[in-house]
Amino acid sequence: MSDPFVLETQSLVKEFKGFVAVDDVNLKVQRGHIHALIGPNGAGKTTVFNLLTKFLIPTRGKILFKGEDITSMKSAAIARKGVVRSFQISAVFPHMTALENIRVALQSFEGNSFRFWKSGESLNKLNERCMELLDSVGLTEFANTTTVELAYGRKRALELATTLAMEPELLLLDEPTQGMGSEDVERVVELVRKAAHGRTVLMVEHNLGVVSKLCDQVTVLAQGSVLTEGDYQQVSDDPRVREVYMGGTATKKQEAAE
Ligand SMILES: Nc1ncnc2c1ncn2[C@@H]1O[C@H](COP(=O)(O)OP(=O)(O)OP(=O)(O)O)[C@@H](O)[C@H]1O
Repeated sequence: MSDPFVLETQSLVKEFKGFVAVDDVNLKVQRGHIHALIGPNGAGKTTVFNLLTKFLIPTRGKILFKGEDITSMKSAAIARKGVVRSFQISAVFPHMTALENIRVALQSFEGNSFRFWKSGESLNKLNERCMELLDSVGLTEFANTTTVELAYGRKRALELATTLAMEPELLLLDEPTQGMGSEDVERVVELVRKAAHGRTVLMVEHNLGVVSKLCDQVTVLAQGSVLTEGDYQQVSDDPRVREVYMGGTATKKQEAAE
């Protein structure tokens, strides 16, 4: 039987000039799950994400994807393996249409295959795939709209579609509902649920309502370490989680380091 864990970190540590931002984190993300990484400000969530996508190099520890040690691989290499990050990093070109943005994403994913796409049949296939991706995020009717004219929530949906063009097996979502009103939040919840079909999602999310609706498993980080894990009900019932969310303890370690 294949390993149920798509992603695993082993004793992951990141220090910034002696300050321990990520402290011995052992994360296990199960195949097919939507897994949330939550915690108060400064808990280390973004740093963990940056380690996973190789924007940062770990001080110690290992990152495994489907059992393979990817700790020393570069971002592009792990994206080709199927670990792709979306949101927060704007991946869309504002003066292209939605369709053109998807086409660029597909062509860059296919690598150096511009010539391949030039044959009539391939171009049709490419356009079909673009429309499928736009449809999957509810943007069919905006195919020919310039991206800059799209409302914020729709821009985020387009970003997600450009990410899905890379056929991620593990989709990393960085605060997908950040800066959104409640209507857009509901739309993103549905989008993420749909995008999660047939793949695994790890997301950093501040909106606990979103986490409760979407996520199968929740890891709570505090002061760089895993405080607890479980389903939403389990972690939200944990008095230690309530304590760190109410404040007070999140900055102790940093104060001690200063
Ligand atoms: N490049 C850096 N240099 C020094 N310290 C850093 C750096 N990046 C992050 N930190 C520190 O590491 C800790 C964890 O930060 P991180 O951004 O990962 O937390 P977070 O849980 O994502 O917080 P937030 O919810 O506010 O985004 C913080 O105390 C932060 O100040």
